[in-house]
Amino acid sequence: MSVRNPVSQLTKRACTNSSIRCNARPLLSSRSMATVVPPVTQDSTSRRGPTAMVFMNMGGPSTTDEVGDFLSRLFADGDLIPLGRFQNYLGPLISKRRTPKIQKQYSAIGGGSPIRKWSEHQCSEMCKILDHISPETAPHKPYVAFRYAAPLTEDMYQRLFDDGFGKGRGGRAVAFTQYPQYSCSTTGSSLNELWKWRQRLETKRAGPDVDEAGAIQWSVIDRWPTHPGLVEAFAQNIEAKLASYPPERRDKVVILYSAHSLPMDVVNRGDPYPAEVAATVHAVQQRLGFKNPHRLVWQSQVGPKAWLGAQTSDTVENFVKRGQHDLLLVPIAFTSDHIETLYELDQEVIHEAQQLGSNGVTRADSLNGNPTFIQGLADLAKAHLDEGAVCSKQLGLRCPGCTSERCLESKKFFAQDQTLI
Ligand SMILES: C=CC1=C(C)c2cc3[nH]c(cc4nc(cc5[nH]c(cc1n2)c(C)c5CCC(=O)O)C(CCC(=O)O)=C4C)c(C)c3C=C
Ligand code: FES
Ligand SMILES: [Fe+2]
Repeated sequence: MSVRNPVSQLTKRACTNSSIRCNARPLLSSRSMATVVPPVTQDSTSRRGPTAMVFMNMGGPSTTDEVGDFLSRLFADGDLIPLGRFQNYLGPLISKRRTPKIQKQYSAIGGGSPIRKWSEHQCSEMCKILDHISPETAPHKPYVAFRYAAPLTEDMYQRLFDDGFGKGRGGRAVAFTQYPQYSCSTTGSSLNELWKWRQRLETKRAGPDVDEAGAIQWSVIDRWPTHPGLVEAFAQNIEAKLASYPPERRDKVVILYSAHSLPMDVVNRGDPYPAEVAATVHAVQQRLGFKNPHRLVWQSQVGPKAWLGAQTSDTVENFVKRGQHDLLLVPIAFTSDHIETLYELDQEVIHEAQQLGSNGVTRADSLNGNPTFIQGLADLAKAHLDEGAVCSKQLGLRCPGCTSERCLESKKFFAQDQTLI
């Protein structure tokens, strides 16, 4: 279920029953009451395009020299690591102390995170497919907005303006989270950042007299934990890895779905992420016919707080010690490789299992450039564009324990006040 986008609804209605090419434009935005007509160099065959498709994710340092800046942005983020009034003091201190250790990890995986390469590839390939399957919203223009590394949200916004969005009558942009499962510390943080820059840049451009005329019309794909394309892509990668085990051992391999953990205070605040990760795991297991036993385990705890468990590394150690040597690790909460897969799983967890005498611990490939996955992204985006939703129903519901003004204001904007609780 999702919250309808009044803009697309108007467009859709205007276009219904028309055999001639429909140039009808959305009429009114509930947010700005400004006329909303896509601006810029419009392709002659398109009706509602161009459409900006913005992939949001955390990002990672492309080189070891970028690790310091990456960590300092990460520890400055109160939505991810809330340090209250000590944020500006403790954040830089912790990130500086942590930099050499994390630099070594990025060196060990080839000198940087591949997330930018994969995000740009996934987004531009998805846009090419969308141009075919959704000509009425074409051309689809690919953008990436990272939370802690280049290209940052403000860089993406500048590119939008350079490409003509935000001029004339605004244009349409879709903020598409690349975290399949929603957490307030990940997608929530990216949306809060997008809302912040939107306030700063678009309001300033529009000016006090013009109000919000020219504002970009944003809609959000905020979660997709059980999308069939995602589930199918995971299942195919798991089947490919299971095929590497001898047939007599294959069905006894324990599948360990591994997701980045959350601090228990975030879980107890009512964050949706653990339930949504579990939903992905169940859907993938269902697609696989429950042929193998499985568990959902949690990795990458940072700092001294209590985090959601069982921990991936402890689980592997315990199972191997109990004689269960065949374990298939599946990174289930991230769509491309990063230090958690390439370093923590491949170089730490699997190496430790080998030290304990097991050569049966393997890892399923990350989704990266998987064509099934990219087709799934396009199908999901097309459904969103067709449906004319501004976001899912879930986005308007704040965590039961949320006390953040930032969450409230950003959700008011993205959910358009419709179901905000
Ligand atoms: C769905 C994925 C992720 C969730 C949920 C998440 C929550 C979360 N993370 C931290 C702290 C850190 N995360 C760090 C790196 C990192 N985190 C994720 C994903 C999720 N984090 C990824 C993919 C990465 C690596 C990026 C890459 O390699 O490209 C780091 C930095 C590394 C380190 O210092 O260990 C920190 C710190 C918290 C506190 C948190 C939940 C509140
Ligand atoms: S922390 Fe979840 S909505 Fe604010
Ligand atoms: Fe993290």
